[in-house]
Amino acid sequence: MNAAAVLTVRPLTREAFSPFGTVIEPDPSTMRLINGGNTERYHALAEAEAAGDDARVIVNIFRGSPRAFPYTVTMMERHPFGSQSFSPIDDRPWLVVVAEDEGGRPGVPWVFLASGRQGVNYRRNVWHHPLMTVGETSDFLVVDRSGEGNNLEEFFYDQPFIIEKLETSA
Ligand SMILES: NC(=O)N[C@@H](O)C(=O)O
Ligand code: NI
Repeated sequence: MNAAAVLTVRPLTREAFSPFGTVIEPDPSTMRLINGGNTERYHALAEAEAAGDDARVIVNIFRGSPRAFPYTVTMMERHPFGSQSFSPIDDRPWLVVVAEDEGGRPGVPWVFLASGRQGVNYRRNVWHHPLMTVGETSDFLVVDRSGEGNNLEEFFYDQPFIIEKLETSA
C-alpha cells in the first residue's frame, strides 16, 4: 500500500467543477421570469442522462449519515448508463469528491466543499465518491437513471487519500 496523500479541499465553483458536470445553483444567466413574473426559473441548469435498455430518469431522496473526519477515500464509483445529481434539502454544507478518468481508472481525487444551497450533476460515467454528508444526517434530492444493465462501476485505490478537515484552501 502506497503512502497516504492528504487532499486539498476547494470551494465548489461552476468553473472548477466543469470537467465533471455542472453545479446546480441559481445562475443569473439562465434566469427567466415565469408565472406572470411571480417566479424566477433558472432554466436547464443540468441535463439528466439515461442510456441503455428500459432507461428512465428517476427522482429519489438519499438520507446520508455524516462522514467522520479525518476521512480516508479508498474508492470511487461511476455510472456508465446515466448521470446522477445531488441537491441538498437541509441547507447544510457537504462534500463533493470527483476524479478524472485515467485509462479506465480514477486519478487523484478532487475534493470540493459545497454550500447547503449548491447541488451537483455528475455527468454520465464521471468518477465520484458516494454521497458525503457532513455534520448531521441530511436529505438530498437525487435524480439519476434506472433501467437494465449494471449502472455501478467501482474502483478501489492502492493508495489511501485523506480528507483531514473541512477547511478550504487553494
Ligand atoms: N449507489 C447509489 O445509489 N449511490 C451512489 O451512486 C452515490 O453516488 O451516492
Ligand atoms: Ni453515484
